[in-house]
Amino acid sequence: MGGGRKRRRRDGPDAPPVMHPRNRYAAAAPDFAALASLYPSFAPFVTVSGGGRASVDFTDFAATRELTRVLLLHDHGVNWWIPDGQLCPTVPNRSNYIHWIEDLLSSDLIPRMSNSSVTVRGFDIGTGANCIYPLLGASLLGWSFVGSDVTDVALEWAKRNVESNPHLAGLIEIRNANEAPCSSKSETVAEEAVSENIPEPVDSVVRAIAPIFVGVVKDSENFDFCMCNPPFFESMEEAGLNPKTSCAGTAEEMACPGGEQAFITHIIEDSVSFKNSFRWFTSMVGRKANLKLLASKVREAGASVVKTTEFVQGQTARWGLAWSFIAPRKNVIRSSTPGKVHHSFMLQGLRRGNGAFQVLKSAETFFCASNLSCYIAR
Ligand SMILES: C[S@@+](CC[C@H](N)C(=O)[O-])C[C@H]1O[C@@H](n2cnc3c(N)ncnc32)[C@H](O)[C@@H]1O
Repeated sequence: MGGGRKRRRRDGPDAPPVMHPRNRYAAAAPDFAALASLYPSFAPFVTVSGGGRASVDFTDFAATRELTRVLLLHDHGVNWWIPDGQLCPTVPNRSNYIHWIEDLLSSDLIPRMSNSSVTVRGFDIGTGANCIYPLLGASLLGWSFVGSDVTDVALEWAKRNVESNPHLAGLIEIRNANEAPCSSKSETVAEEAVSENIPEPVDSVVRAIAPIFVGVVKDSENFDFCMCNPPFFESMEEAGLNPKTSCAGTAEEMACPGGEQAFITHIIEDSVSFKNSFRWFTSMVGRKANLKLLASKVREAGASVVKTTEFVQGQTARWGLAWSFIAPRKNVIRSSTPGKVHHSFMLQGLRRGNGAFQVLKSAETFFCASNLSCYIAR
């Protein structure tokens, strides 16, 4: 993010992936100077260089939190706050995951569930005190959510953030995953973690094996998708708190025994029992090596469709993993004229500033979502 400058085109041969084209910050970064003039509480955190460039110190938690607060308010009409030290989300980054799910839901790859409601229903595993995904999904797209968490502070503040937004409150429910009965499957994972001598850097193994879906998802409940920004690390030392940013985050938010691999494996294992309750299972993944490994686990678990993507997260790469147990549709693109095949598609939501590479990426996303192979060689 950088004070209101147009994002540089990144469509050269070695161009990194770009923000999702529908991300409202894809074409131009937030204008810090304009926001500072509108929101006096944000102004002290903005410095303007001799060249007139406005910037924010991302190593300052208070500055990062205030930026998130004003972006949610100004661009999304959302009232929001978190206590000191809790994980502070960056709005542009979190929006990419929401838009990727939107792509998955709108693709014809797998049919809708017969009993799905008109309003899209999502389940956010570990919604955090910031409750960012339900707030973004509800305000941007009118989706409804169940957000789960296990810590008192996350549950209390997620509820506060929902209640501060009466226009969204009917769409978001917060559930305590710790109140759910522990499944025997969860206990097995715990025992394995102990027997494999996985270090216990935070509280205890018990916290890490709190149920994901068992006892949290109600009988006969259905969701279009689940999403998760898991605790990525095995310890706070490993988290190493990037010195260039200060998104903070407590041990409960950032770490669990076995790290993201153990946490997402838990989701994969639970997804088998809940295969009929979700159209898409998804999770963010912090390490590329884990993405490959987890995608294999998903296939071993019997998923019929597996999708991956890369998210642009400032200087940090993150990946998305999605899977489903619903049988994919055959022949997604059909010809209306016998004997003649039309492969046509329409790209919507492109902005004037989108570069050629972004347009090609959108086409690639379309083809991949339709189970057709497409690869942009770089
Ligand atoms: C990295 S934080 C993500 C917070 C927020 N979703 C975000 O993107 O900023 C992970 C969250 O998962 C929660 N958590 C850990 N185990 C959980 C479980 N079994 N069920 C639900 N939430 C859990 C933690 O308390 C923490 O709030």
